[in-house]
Amino acid sequence: MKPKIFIDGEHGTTGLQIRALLADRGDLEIISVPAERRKETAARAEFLNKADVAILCLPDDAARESVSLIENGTTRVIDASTAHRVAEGWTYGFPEMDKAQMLAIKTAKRVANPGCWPQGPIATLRPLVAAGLIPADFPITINGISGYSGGGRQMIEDYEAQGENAPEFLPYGLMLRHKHVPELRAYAKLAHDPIMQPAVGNFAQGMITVVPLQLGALPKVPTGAELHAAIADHYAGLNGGVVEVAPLVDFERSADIQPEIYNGTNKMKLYVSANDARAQALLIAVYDNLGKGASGAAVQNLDLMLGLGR
Ligand SMILES: NC(=O)C1=CN([C@@H]2O[C@H](COP(=O)(O)OP(=O)(O)OC[C@H]3O[C@@H](n4cnc5c(N)ncnc54)[C@H](OP(=O)(O)O)[C@@H]3O)[C@@H](O)[C@H]2O)C=CC1
Ligand SMILES: CC(=O)N[C@@H](CCC(=O)OP(=O)(O)O)C(=O)O
Repeated sequence: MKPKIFIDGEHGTTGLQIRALLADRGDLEIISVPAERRKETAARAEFLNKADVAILCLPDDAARESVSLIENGTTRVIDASTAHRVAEGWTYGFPEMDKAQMLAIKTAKRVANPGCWPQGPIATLRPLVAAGLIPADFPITINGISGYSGGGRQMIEDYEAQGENAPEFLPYGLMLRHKHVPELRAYAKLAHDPIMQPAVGNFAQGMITVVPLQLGALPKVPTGAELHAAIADHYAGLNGGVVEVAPLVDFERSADIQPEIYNGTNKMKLYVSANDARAQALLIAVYDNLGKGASGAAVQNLDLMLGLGR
């Protein structure tokens, strides 16, 4: 029998993309609540309990409600919202974090899909902390830019209504309470909250994260080559090519380091650039906020949970 997959919130930005990614999957049975009943609790409860895997593409409160509606002890869940990313009993759905994480996702009943912003910084920082090149208590700042689809349907409508008048570059998170800080701290293995300083641009999709490092503050200053080697070693043979590590940067700029380059894919590319004489480095990640950042990651986790991915 084909596994039954229910996407709760299938008409939203992430839900629609997951539907599209699963459209040709003859190995799965997609079950859907009739559109006019999609917000009825009873209808959602029925489908949540009928599913082998429920993928929640909902605001946080609705995602919590969906989980509470599952009574059968068998439905497995992938939650795309922020509700459960550092919650007990949930497995963080970033398979490339380490080998153990990939195995944990395969058998997990509850998987919390990562936020789009945390994935890039975790991908670069975690191997450096694990290798002891960056101490856990090192002060970390995360900069970056995301397409406006990161803000879901409301932000998409706002940007598209403004057209050319929409801001090209809009820094946000200015009150320093971005919702991704807890998962960033937990899974990058940091002792303190990083500063999260995002921006949104006047393009639909795609993102870049940048972590600048003032290495001169460290008692033992790692070189750019050492940082690069630790990150490259971590991903070598780990992930079937989802995360790629570029050679140590030797250019001022590149047309490859722009946010939209991996749109429509589940790929993430990591770059390390450094000036050893100045003891400074940048850790850069380029990916699609709706791909590896949301729907691509959800489908990758679904495949792992169903034993269809490596
Ligand atoms: N966009 C992105 O880049 C990313 C988003 N996420 C997360 O994924 C989740 C979904 O986000 P996104 O797709 O962007 O959001 P959207 O606003 O585009 O979609 C949310 C969907 O949920 C539906 N919905 C809202 N409340 C309920 C309810 N009580 N019962 C049933 N359906 C409901 C909405 O229906 P209606 O429109 O009819 O109100 C809509 O279809 C969020 O938690 C978000 O944080 C995660 C990573 C990246
Ligand atoms: C551009 C934009 O607004 N992006 C969203 C994050 C998108 C994302 O990762 O979603 P989650 O809500 O699932 O964490 C933000 O920064 O809040």
